[in-house]
Amino acid sequence: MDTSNPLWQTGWYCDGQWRTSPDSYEVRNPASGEVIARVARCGGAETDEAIAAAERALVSWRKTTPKERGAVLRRWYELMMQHQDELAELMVLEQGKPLTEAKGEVAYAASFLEWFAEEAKRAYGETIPSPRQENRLWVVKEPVGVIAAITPWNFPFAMLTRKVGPAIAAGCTAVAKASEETPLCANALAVLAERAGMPPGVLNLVSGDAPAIGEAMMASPAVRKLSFTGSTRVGKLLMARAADTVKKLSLELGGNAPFIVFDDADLDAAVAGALASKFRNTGQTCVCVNRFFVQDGIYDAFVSRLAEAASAMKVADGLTPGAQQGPLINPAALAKVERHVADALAQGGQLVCGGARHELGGTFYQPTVIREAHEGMQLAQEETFGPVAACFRFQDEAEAVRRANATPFGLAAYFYTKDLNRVIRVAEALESGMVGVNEGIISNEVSPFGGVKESGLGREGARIGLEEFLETKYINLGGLG
Ligand SMILES: NC(=O)c1ccc[n+]([C@@H]2O[C@H](COP(=O)([O-])OP(=O)(O)OC[C@H]3O[C@@H](n4cnc5c(N)ncnc54)[C@H](O)[C@@H]3O)[C@@H](O)[C@H]2O)c1
Ligand SMILES: O=C[C@H](O)CS(=O)(=O)O
Repeated sequence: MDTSNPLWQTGWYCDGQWRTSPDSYEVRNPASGEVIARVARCGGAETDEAIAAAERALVSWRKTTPKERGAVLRRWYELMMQHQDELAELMVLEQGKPLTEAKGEVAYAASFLEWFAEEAKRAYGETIPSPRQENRLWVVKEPVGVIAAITPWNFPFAMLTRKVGPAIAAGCTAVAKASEETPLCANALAVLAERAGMPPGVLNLVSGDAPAIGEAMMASPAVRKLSFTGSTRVGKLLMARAADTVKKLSLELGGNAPFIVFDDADLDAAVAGALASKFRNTGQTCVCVNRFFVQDGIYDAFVSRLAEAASAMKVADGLTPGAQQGPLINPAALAKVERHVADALAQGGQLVCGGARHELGGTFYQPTVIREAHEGMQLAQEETFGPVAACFRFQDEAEAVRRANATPFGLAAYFYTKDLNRVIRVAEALESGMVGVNEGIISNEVSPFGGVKESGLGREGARIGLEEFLETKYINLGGLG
């Protein structure tokens, strides 16, 4: 690790200062297993300090104008893009994704700052025609206050900017906890935020003892909102704890995306979309396909083409030129993938390609395609979060939609067809917050990202993403002559 680079900070960030801690934890390169840094391990005490700093900063930050806040976010965006290459390299070392994907994520993460630098100016209120002549009624939007943000490891820049961008645009201040797998990426963002003119205390970063940090965030009445991205399991824990102080919630949770291929689909487009959606970040995204439903008439052709494309992908360390699949984040992730594959094959699934650890060793796994999958398999009910494409057969549209909807999740769904009437029918029938039609990559900063059922609450990005950090205040002025 290039410790001379000021972007590489191993402390925790509070009130505009980089702080050390008596305790620290290891951050490892998932491709090699090597320790790349030891990072300050925070707990409840550090979190309470960070919350107090955010409270102090809120007093002045909420009084700034949207234009002033937007200018800081715009500079932060520009600095991210100026440092795109070194931020991407940091991400590859810490999270493992291929360099091309990492560069893409830096731009994607920065786009939320660019977007909310503008949206900051559009927190519009309204006037209401009064039913009484002596009164005037109006509505204003105000910042929620101090917010807590907790983010996962798989998109260490984008999941953070997708939260703190709108929060800071709205006039809130934030205490953010990155995943203990990827704290260095979050710290690098704070370095650039400071250079962009972010005042002390507006953004504070802690990481380390996740349960203790979470408890301090949830217990504090000063924290008026939690924005969490991660597993449904942890999201439910935090949702319950938020009840004590009635915190607002945004929850971006787990998925189990169906990908339906109808007989009339454009096969080339469906295979390309399947590859992009399934194997992005080595299958470690919340919107990755988890279940391929393929109509009988196109099943053999689709499975064969998908396996051919998956087998051809280059598995390598993310810094290797041409790398297309990196390592899984840690040994536990590898174990889950192996468990899902073993269970599927034991229950009648047939291996078409992959199905074993990659010769590179460590947490590298072969891109895998399994045919004749069915709903009795673990990979049908759980999010595999790895490079495994399970292909299920179906006969007709109603069956495909019923089976696609038959999980507790509803984050993303995809389907391929040329039939326009079917596009409307199926898009409206799928229980999902987001639907890709003849498209496998649907995420961007201008569209509302989020799920239904146990995939979450609220939306991120888009116009609506700012609303998540605003309160609505109604004012009634009476006694007018
Ligand atoms: N919907 C989305 O936008 C989205 C995006 C990315 C990932 N995810 C989901 O996240 C999961 C993978 O990420 P992960 O492994 O980091 O998830 P995770 O739930 O294990 O961890 C997410 C975050 O929560 C923290 N955490 C864990 N236990 C905690 C506790 N008791 N109190 C406070 N914080 C706690 C972790 O340290 C991490 O920062 C997958 O299920 C994926 O689908 C969803
Ligand atoms: O994994 C979750 C991310 O939200 C994926 S995306 O890049 O936003 O699609």
